[in-house]
Amino acid sequence: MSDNLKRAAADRAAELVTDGMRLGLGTGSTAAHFVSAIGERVRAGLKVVGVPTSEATREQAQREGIPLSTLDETPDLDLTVDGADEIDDDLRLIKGGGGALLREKIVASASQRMIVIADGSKLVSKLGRFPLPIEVVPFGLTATERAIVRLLDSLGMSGELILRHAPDGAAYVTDGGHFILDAHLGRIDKPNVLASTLNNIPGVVEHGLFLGLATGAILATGDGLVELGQL
Ligand SMILES: O=C[C@H](O)[C@H](O)[C@H](O)COP(=O)(O)O
Repeated sequence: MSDNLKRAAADRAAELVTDGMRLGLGTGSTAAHFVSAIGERVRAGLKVVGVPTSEATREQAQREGIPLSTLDETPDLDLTVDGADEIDDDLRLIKGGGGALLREKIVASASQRMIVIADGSKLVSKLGRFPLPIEVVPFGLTATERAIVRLLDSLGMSGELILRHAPDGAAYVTDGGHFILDAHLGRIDKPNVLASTLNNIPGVVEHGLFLGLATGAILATGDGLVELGQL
């Protein structure tokens, strides 16, 4: 059921794509449906170029035959379509459950429009039940972790910080060679304050709060598609 919903949202997003577009290709199980829908259209003659947000998406897009570029060759993108772990009514997001937050944020920031595709269960009234991924440099991990805890304390927030692990038990390493600390916060009352102050901590590379980046969303529910913002 959930997979059908993801596909429905992805198919609607694929309808927004026209010839000549420079596309940011998101990461995750929902974005994979979009990449597959674009692959079908490319094989039918659509002319686009894609910038993938992860090595996994690059490999999928290559298999699909989608012409690829980089942000160095193509620094301005027309549209990025990506999934999310949480989205609120103001199109604020938590992303990074799949570890791709850093490239996803860079690509979304280089795009005129970012459309989120998700099943309706991702819509929340308040962000934070999904653990916030914080990407950190391996050097100085414990010191960085302590600085994050001090920051959370100063903001009146608490919650466990858990180093993400890969299935083989080793620390999970992102495409950029960093670690991820998942912050189990429960609720985030002031996402803007948390986002900007986290970015001030040396050792923090990026975090999964995407604020002011998504311009629209397509949420697939059992009762049909719900569209937020501008498509
Ligand atoms: O790092 C991963 C990305 O932010 C994903 O877009 C996000 O985790 C949602 O993934 P999914 O569509 O698999 O729920």
